Amino acid sequence: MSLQIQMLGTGSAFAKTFYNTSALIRSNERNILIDCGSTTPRSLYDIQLQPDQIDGIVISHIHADHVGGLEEMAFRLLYESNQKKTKLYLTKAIADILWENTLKGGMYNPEDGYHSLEDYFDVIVIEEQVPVVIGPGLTIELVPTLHISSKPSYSLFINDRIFYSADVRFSEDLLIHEVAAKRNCHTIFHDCQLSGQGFIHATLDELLTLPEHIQQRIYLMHYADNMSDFIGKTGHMRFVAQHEIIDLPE
Ligand SMILES: O=c1ccn([C@@H]2O[C@@H]3COP(=O)(O)O[C@H]3[C@H]2O)c(=O)[nH]1
Ligand SMILES: [Zn+2]
Ligand SMILES: [Zn+2]
Repeated sequence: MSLQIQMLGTGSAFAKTFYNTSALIRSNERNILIDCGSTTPRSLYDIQLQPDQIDGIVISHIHADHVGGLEEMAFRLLYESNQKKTKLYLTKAIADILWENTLKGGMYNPEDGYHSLEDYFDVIVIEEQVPVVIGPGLTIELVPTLHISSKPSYSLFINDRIFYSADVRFSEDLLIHEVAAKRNCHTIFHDCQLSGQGFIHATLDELLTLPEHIQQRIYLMHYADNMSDFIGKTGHMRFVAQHEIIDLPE
């Protein structure tokens, strides 16, 4: 049994030298994506993975840097891969808005029978805060976290011991009490706004207030193009690199 996470992109929404933050979980021959932003299909192309080699996509929230590549993935599966559908794992709150507010504009095609998310994806609605088995040795749990106050947004626990923040405001309570103390996560992937005030993302300055034993578990992602200016200034945390593969215990 094996578990690897490869970052398909590590950039912030507006980064131009890094792809949108997205992760590929490789677990026992399965390829699961966490988010699929506008630049994710290009990143998959770089590592020679085709859409029909992706077994499922988990969605954290509906900003374009997290879902903007779904239309391309679905159309390529439909028109280049013999109508294969990939699994789409999301909560009801996300399913309700992903089609109506984001995908419908480009994908609604009633003449050919395409009316809904289910016409393009094998939609698997999962409950918040309930771990779901999505492959041998792989469970995902979506927990609601605060990003934009009016929009549903989720962080993930992978096999209970790996935390993937997606986009989230800094929360000492979440990181110290839930992620570190209660779940004892050995690995944390956290978004990181390098400068300015963190209205909707965790800032580097906020993350630097965490105790050393938590910082040591943190890989920083979702960073801006000037990331290299901050190398050596991240305390006990480190930047995860684009396309870097991290081997993890299950
Ligand atoms: O209330 C808002 C909404 C959006 N934004 C910007 O748009 C980006 C959308 O993707 P993101 O969530 O990775 O990052 C966001 C920010 O850069 C913002 O600063 N404040
Ligand atoms: Zn984002
Ligand atoms: Zn966002």
